[in-house]
Amino acid sequence: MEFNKDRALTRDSAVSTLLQHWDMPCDIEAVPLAEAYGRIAACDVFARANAPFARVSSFDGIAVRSSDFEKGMPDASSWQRNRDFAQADTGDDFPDDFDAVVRIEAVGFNEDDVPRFTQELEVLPGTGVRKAGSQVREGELLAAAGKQLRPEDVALIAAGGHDSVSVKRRLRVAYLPTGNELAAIGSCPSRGKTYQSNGLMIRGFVTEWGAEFLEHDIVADDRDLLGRAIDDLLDSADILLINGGSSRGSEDYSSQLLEQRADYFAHGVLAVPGRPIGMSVIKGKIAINVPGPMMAAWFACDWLLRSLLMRYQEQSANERLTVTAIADEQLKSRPGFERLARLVARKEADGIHVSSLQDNATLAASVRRVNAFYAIGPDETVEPGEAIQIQLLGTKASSLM
Ligand SMILES: Nc1nc2c(c(=O)[nH]1)N[C@H]1C(S)=C(S)[C@@H](COP(=O)(O)OP(=O)(O)OC[C@H]3O[C@@H](n4cnc5c(N)ncnc54)[C@H](O)[C@@H]3O)O[C@H]1N2
Ligand code: MOO
Repeated sequence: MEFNKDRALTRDSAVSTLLQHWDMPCDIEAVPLAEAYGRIAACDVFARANAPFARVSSFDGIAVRSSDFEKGMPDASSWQRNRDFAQADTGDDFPDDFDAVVRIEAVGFNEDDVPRFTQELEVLPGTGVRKAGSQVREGELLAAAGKQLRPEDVALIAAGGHDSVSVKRRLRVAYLPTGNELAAIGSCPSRGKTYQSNGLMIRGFVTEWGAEFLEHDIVADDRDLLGRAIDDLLDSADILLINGGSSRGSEDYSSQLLEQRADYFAHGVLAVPGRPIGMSVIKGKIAINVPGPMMAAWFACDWLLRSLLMRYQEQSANERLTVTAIADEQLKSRPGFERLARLVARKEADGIHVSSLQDNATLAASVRRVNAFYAIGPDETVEPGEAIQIQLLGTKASSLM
């Protein structure tokens, strides 16, 4: 499909327009707690019971009657276990005859199991006792709706008496690779063939961003076959990604096929790489024609798919660390287009410096070395020595600071 700059959208307007037209699913499912990590709580979760259920000992020690200590340390030479005192280790319940706990460090026992206090202690009602509900109170909020559940949230929900939790259903993202030149990964390299490698990258992103990945076999550049695959996948998926065929090649049908079916359709974004992206909403579902070149696909995932999936999960898409860096070379965009720059950042004595890879750098060098991102605004020129705010891509912040 022909790129028409006058009709192309900015990245921000593309995201917001798609969000506006998308009939975002709101299904909920209950999952066992062991499967709840990273899921989004669908409703507020409240504690069903106190934890501890009844008061327990705060220490490893012995449970005693505080009344025996009213006049100072008692003579315990006639005390008997389970009559005058009882074992009460940390977190243990103990008989209701007792109302305080003395740490084991302050007690010695003779060979007849008779205790002797080795320290002066103040023992009042409740000393050494953790109250019922002191960890979790019945009815207390454990996780608010919309929260992405961390391991400690999952444990807390269990401590509050649940064994499952209601979460948002995972979005189903279908992936349809298309192109006569595409070959299955692992097949013999041969002339005219390109491995269908983008699928593995996109599968990784989709699962990392909390959705389910449904991969279709490679579909040849055939209008009917492609149309049928689009219709089938839109029946089962929430979001469809067609990879390839977004531009002007003689067999680039993907965007046309989306446009024919779409209630909303836009082709092209004012950003490179990835400008011939096709974006549509078909019967309330989002279908995106992701451009074929790997880095164009990387960016389409990064600025568009990630924003949609994060919005569904009520999370922010902007969690990357932003740092100030000095540009070592001129960074320029093409008039009217943002240039999405994958950069190499490194720490030097006077701060962090960034540069781009050479024009003839391979894809492999880009994947290996790039660790930062900067969107050079339309018509912006960053001069050598200028400070810019870069985003760090999955870099351990400590390695640059
Ligand atoms: N005459 C013009 N040519 C091109 C234009 C243009 O405006 N006029 N736009 C260029 C731009 S910009 C981009 S971006 C690409 C878009 O390409 P398509 O989306 O049409 O993708 P294909 O042509 O099918 O493939 C391009 C390239 O990517 C490889 N590819 C595709 N899918 C996969 C996959 N799943 N895994 C790995 N690699 C894949 C494919 O083999 C090709 O090498 O168009 C420019 N051309
Ligand atoms: O939009 Mo494309 O610049 O070749 O990736």
